[in-house]
Amino acid sequence: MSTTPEQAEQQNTPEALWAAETVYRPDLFAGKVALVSGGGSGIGRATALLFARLGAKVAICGRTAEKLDAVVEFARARGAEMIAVPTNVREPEQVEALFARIDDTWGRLDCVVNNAGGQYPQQAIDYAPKGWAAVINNNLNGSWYMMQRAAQYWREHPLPTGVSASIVNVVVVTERGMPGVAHTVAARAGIIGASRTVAVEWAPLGIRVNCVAPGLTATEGLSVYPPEAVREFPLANPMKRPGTAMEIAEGCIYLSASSGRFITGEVLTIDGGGKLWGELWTAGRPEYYKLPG
Ligand SMILES: CCCCC/C=C/C(=O)SCCNC(=O)CCNC(=O)[C@H](O)C(C)(C)COP(=O)(O)OP(=O)(O)OC[C@H]1O[C@@H](n2cnc3c(N)ncnc32)[C@H](O)[C@@H]1OP(=O)(O)O
Ligand SMILES: NC(=O)C1=CN([C@@H]2O[C@H](COP(=O)(O)OP(=O)(O)OC[C@H]3O[C@@H](n4cnc5c(N)ncnc54)[C@H](OP(=O)(O)O)[C@@H]3O)[C@@H](O)[C@H]2O)C=CC1
Repeated sequence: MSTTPEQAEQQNTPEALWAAETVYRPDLFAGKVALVSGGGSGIGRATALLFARLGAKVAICGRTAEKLDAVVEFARARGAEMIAVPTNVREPEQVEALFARIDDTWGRLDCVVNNAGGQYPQQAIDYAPKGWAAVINNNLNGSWYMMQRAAQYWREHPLPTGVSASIVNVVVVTERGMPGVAHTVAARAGIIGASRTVAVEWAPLGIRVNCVAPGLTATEGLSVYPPEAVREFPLANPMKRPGTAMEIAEGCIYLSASSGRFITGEVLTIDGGGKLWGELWTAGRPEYYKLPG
């Protein structure tokens, strides 16, 4: 199936996401509770809405209450049970309050998708210490606080025997590096390493820990990239198209649901083959790498 960048963008509205075809059955998460960070937009919103369509009760968090409220209003109008909890994942005490709110509301948690994150494009040689720290704080520390608090929650509130808890961390493809966003690649490589390690440490608690690494995906998050980079983005993989938020969401669901019950410590790359072929110049293509003609 081919998808133009314009089509991919059109598929990133709540209405399109709610109507989108999915391979999953509607009651897959009946009785279960999911938490999705960064659920007010893009991949997080697509994942939260898919969890809701599949019967889960869903908590979404992010820093901007208005974005979260719009998603909750949309989902509730379609019969879903969803709450918004404005949270900056970089602040451990706000993460603590988020988990307390979920426990007060539903007294249960099954799945966490740690999707909140972001960075800015710049040549690494010019990063200011404050910028490096902001991106590490957002993507390494923030995801870590969420993972650790979730594990503590499940240690205090074990799920029934035979039911595993799931953490999915949305990262970036780290195998080839990614010019212009070395800070985020460093942070996400840290999360992948931590995930592989705690997948072993937390297996006795019945917790599975995996990562999803999207390739270039058409979401509102792309607005921070320079136009010359955005022009080349759709050509960055052998399929020569961007991914859609729904395609990444379905990967998150695969790992979160019983389909993932024997999978832990893994990275699921959803990038149209981009880690094998394609160039992703997030801060624009430097002169040295310009192609002749
Ligand atoms: C992985 C790449 C694949 C290509 C496609 C990927 C797409 C996506 O991942 S889209 C998804 C996500 N959305 C975003 O990335 C947008 C969100 N980004 C951000 O919010 C910022 O980048 C942030 C993480 C740095 C925000 O943190 P915050 O603490 O709010 O940061 P400040 O704005 O206060 O800035 C702190 C510091 O950072 C440096 N800095 C920030 N922006 C830039 C910039 N555009 N260019 C250069 N430096 C920047 C700077 O040092 C800032 O300090 P001050 O100069 O004192 O403001
Ligand atoms: N789109 C792409 O091509 C790719 C995306 N990714 C990753 O996928 C994830 C989702 O990105 P995408 O949907 O594309 O872009 P968005 O910018 O739409 O999503 C990022 C979400 O994270 C939230 N967020 C950011 N920082 C924080 C924070 N400190 N605390 C709580 N919430 C936060 C934002 O909300 P708010 O600002 O209101 O807090 C926003 O809703 C990100 O981690 C991104 O880096 C990875 C590879 C490629």
